[in-house]
Amino acid sequence: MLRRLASLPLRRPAAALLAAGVRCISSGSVEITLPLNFWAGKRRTGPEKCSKDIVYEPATGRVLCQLEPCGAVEVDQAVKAAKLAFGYWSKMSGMERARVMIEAAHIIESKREEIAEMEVVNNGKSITEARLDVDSARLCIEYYAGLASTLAGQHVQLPGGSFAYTRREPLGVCVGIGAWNYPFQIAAWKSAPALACGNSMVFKPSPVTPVTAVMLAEIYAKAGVPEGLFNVVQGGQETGSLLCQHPDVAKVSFTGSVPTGQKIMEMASKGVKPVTLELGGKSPLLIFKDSDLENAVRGALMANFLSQGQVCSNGTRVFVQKDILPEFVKEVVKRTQAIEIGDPLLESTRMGALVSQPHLDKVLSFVDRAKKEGATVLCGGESYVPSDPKLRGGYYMTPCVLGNCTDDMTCVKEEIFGPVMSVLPFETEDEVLQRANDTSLGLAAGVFTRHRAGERPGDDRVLLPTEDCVCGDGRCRQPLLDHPATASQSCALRQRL
Ligand SMILES: NC(=O)C1=CN([C@@H]2O[C@H](COP(=O)(O)OP(=O)(O)OC[C@H]3O[C@@H](n4cnc5c(N)ncnc54)[C@H](O)[C@@H]3O)[C@@H](O)[C@H]2O)C=CC1
Ligand SMILES: C[N+](C)(C)CCCC(=O)O
Repeated sequence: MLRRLASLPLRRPAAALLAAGVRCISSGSVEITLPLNFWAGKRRTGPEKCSKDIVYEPATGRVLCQLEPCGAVEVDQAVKAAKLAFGYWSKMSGMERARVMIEAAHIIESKREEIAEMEVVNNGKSITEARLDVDSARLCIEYYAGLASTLAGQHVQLPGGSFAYTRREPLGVCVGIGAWNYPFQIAAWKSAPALACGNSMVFKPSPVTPVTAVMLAEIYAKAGVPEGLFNVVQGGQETGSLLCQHPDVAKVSFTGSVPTGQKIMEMASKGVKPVTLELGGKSPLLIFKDSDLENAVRGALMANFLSQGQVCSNGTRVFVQKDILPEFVKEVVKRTQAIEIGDPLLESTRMGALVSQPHLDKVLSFVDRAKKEGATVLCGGESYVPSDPKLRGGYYMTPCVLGNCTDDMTCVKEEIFGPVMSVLPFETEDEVLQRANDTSLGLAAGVFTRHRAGERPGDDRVLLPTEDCVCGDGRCRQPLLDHPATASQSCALRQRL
C-alpha cells in the first residue's frame, strides 16, 4: 500500500491534482507497505521467517520499504504459476496475445505519471527522464505485440512431393533478472518479447529497486493475461540463483554486471539453458575536429550524465581531437557546472540522486583514485548536499569531468557507472580507432564528425558501402553525390585498397 506520511489535505484523484498543477507525491512522503512479490495473479508476502532488506529512497535517504527475499518455496510457487499460465498462453494465436499486450500498453499510458513518480522515488532519477522510461517500456510492448502475429515457420519442398516444415515454438518459463538503473523499463523490455512469442516469465528486479516491476505485473493482469503469466519474485543473489537453477525454467535473460553475468551463464549451462546477457560497458565517444561542436558537447553530456551516469551504454571515454580540445573542454565544463542537481520530482531538476549510499561511495572513490593516478578534476566529483532539508540524507554528487586522462588509468579502464566523464586527447583517426577498441567492455560507441570514414579531407580510404559508384563498377562503393573524385579517380582509389 502506498501511504502518504504527510497526508494531503483533500484526497483527490491523481489526474485532478495534476490538472491543478499539484504533484501527487513529493520526495520523502511515500511509504510502501503492500507486498512486493506477485505470482498467480496477486501480490504476495515473502517467507515468514526471513531477514528483510531495507530499501531506501535515494532522494532523501529515508526508508521506503522492507524487502522480503524469496526462498526456494516461493520461487517454486512462482515458477509453477508461470508453467500453468504457459499452458494457456502458448496455445493462443499471436493476434490474441497481441490484443492483450496492446491493452497493457494502453494501461501503461494511462498510468504514465503514477509509474514515473514511483520510479523516481525508488531510483532517484529525474521525473523528466522517468517519464521517457515509461514511454519506452510502453513502446516496447506495442512493438512486440505487433510482431506476435507475424511469427511463422517455413515450408520446405523435398524430392518426390514430400515436404518439411518448421514451427516457431515458445520455450516455456523464462526468467528475467534486472539491474536497478531502469527498473520498469527493463521489466518491460524483458517480458515483451518473451510474452509475444508465447512464453511466460518470472522476473526478479534488483533488490535496490523492487517497486515498479510489481506495478507492471498488475498492469499485465488487468490487461487480461492468464494468472501466472508474469510473476515477480523479490530478492538478491540467492533468489536469482534459485531461479537460474530451477529445472522448470527454460531460459534466463539477465541485465547487470559482468561478474554476475558470468555466474548466470555458468549456472544456466549446467541445465543447458540458453541465456541472454546485457552487461556492463566502458564505451568510447570519438569527437573529430570537423564535428559540429554544439552537437558534440550536447552528445557528450548526454552520453555521460543521463540517469546520473548510471547507464551501461554511456560513452564515458571521450576522445577529443587535439585541435579542438581546449574549446570542447571549456564548453563541456561550463555546461556540466550548470546542471541543476536536486529533488528528482521537481520539473526543473536535471540530475537527481544516485541509487544508493554504497554506490555513491564507490563512484566518489573512483574520482579519488583518478586524482591519485594523475587525472585533473576539471569540475565536480564531490558529494553534494541540496539546500532543501528533506533532501539532506540523499545520495547526490556533482557531475564530474576529468582531464589529463591516459588510457592506463582506472577511471578510463573500468566501468564507474556514475556521472564521471574522462576526456582523452587524440591526433589521428587510426590512433583513436586502435585506442577506442582497446577494451573488454566495448558495449557501444559514438562518433561526432561531419564526414564519414573515407570522406574526411586528406583521407583517401573507402570504408563505408554507400550508393552506386560513378564508375559503374558494381564492387566500387564510392558515394555518388558528394565524392570529389571523377569516375576514373574513384576507381583508382578503390584499387589502392
Ligand atoms: N547492458 C545493459 O543493458 C545494462 C547493463 N547494466 C550493468 O549492470 C551493472 C549495475 O547493475 P547491478 O544491479 O549493480 O548489477 P548486478 O550484476 O550486481 O545485479 C544485477 C541483478 O542480478 C542479481 N544477481 C546478483 N547475483 C546473482 C547471482 N549469483 N545469480 C542470479 N542473480 C544475481 C541482482 O540481484 C540483480 O537483480 C553495471 O555493471 C551495468 O553496466 C545495467 C543496466 C543495463
Ligand atoms: C534506455 N537507455 C537506452 C538509455 C539505456 C538502456 C541500457 C541500460 O539499461 O543501461
